[in-house]
Amino acid sequence: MTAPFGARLAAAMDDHGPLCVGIDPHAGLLEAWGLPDDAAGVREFGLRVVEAVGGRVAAVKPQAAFFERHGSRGVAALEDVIAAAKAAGTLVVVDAKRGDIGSTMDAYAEAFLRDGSALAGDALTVSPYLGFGSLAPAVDLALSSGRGLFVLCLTSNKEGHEVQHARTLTAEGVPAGPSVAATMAAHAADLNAGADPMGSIGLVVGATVGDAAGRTGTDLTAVNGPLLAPGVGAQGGGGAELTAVFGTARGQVLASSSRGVLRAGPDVAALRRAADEASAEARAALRG
Ligand SMILES: O=c1ccn([C@@H]2O[C@H](COP(=O)(O)O)[C@@H](O)[C@H]2O)c(=O)[nH]1
Repeated sequence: MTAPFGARLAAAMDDHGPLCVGIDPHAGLLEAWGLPDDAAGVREFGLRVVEAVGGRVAAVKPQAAFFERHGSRGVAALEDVIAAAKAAGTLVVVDAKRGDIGSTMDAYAEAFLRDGSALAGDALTVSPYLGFGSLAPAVDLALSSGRGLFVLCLTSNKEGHEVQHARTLTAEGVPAGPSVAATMAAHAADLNAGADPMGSIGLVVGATVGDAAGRTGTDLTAVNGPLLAPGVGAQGGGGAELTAVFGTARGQVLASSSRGVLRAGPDVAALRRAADEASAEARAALRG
């Protein structure tokens, strides 16, 4: 029986530091790395990142979009990258941001969270904007298979506030209830209640969101689950931003950087150095 994702991630962050390296084979990066912009190129790109950081960071996060853009062969390349990261002993967060009505969510869950599926990593990013309850098939399969979810809560992009900061309705139907972000965090907290050291239903909270958690009444510490923080590096997030965004919840944070590390490639040793530097900065900010 696989240990729960939350426990496995907590151990990986203790062992390797709180950094996740994103695997985002942008067309521009493929060109800079001297790789073709096709399925073989994204496969080689992903495998080189795994060679550089596998066993050295807590997790890697392949961004499914950059593989899917090359059709079925790109998806096969994603499967190979997931398998290589697992073989290297590194946790895999598949960043696919799936979300749909429950009956369709069931199929997404089968694809990304079922034992034996080559697309299943250790955790999946999901979008709750069809309602948190629509994610139930993914929650159920994640928890029963020792996997985890990262539910979009306060995303790193500047447009996120128009949905995530919006107020839900009070019992009287007035738009003055908890914010959407706080509601998502409360659902995650319910699912993680009592888990030790932390639960497996995490949130995505960008390193760039400043004081948004406070302004939206989102209690990140109470989530008792992992907080995936993209936006480190290329989007401007660094150690100071991580500390400011997460405050007392910083021990739960898995900081994530893609281009900030990937731009150091294609040389494997240079990638490794960039990841080590990002890891040291995240560790100082979140574990210091
Ligand atoms: O709020 C979010 C959620 C996900 N992402 C993803 O993380 C990486 C960021 O890449 P960088 O190169 O480090 O900017 C990318 O895959 C996004 O889709 C995010 O940025 N913000």
